[in-house]
Amino acid sequence: MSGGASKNGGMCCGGNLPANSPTGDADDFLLIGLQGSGKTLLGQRLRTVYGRCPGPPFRVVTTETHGCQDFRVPTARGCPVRNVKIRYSRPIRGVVFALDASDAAALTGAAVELYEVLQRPDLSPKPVCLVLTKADLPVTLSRAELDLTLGLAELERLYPGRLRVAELSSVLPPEECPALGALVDWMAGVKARDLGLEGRDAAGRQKR
Ligand SMILES: Nc1nc2c(ncn2[C@@H]2O[C@H](COP(=O)(O)OP(=O)(O)OP(=O)(O)O)[C@@H](O)[C@H]2O)c(=O)[nH]1
Ligand SMILES: [Mg+2]
Repeated sequence: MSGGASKNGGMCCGGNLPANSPTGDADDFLLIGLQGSGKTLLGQRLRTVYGRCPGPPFRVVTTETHGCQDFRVPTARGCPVRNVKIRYSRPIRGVVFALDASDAAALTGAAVELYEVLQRPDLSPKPVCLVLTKADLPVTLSRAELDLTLGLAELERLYPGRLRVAELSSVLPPEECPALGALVDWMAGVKARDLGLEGRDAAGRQKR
């Protein structure tokens, strides 16, 4: 990865955005995670889910293509782990952090990145959804194992109302993975709150 800037300031994930995507200067969500954690596939799935909604436009941005620097650092096992350092110049409303729950060897590196994201002053107090990806795989760690390894209960206690944890699969169709729709709802809610539109439905109408 070169770390070069893209034409729109850094980190948009591409030109195939649905018609209801925003075109302004602000991105809504930063989609971040270690290499191979499932960012691209999750981004595609999110687009198919929210692209069918009448309402809330938001843009999923991903760090793996433009606008960030990465450093390869050796782990104790000698494997290169991508350590993404965000250089993000556009305002965002929230963060979606993808973590491959089937890759036990990458958990420590992912936890370090997650902790860093939560502690970065420029991302604070942005809401963060930790998405445990690849839930469909038989080798995926159980939630209890992930809780223990990543200290999720402690993190949720440290960041009440800010950190949300979701487990999902991006290879299943949205109908078979309700967590995907729930993530879209969370994103819509984060955006609505950020825009001061709380209490309105996905299309911007006042809820009764
Ligand atoms: N079974 C399964 N495979 C997945 C899932 N999400 C991603 N994958 C697979 O995992 C691999 C990596 O997924 P990507 O979406 O390319 O991951 P990424 O984070 O964008 O990877 P980089 O851009 O290289 O950093 C691909 O082979 C995907 O098909 C999932 O939920 N379930
Ligand atoms: Mg990718």
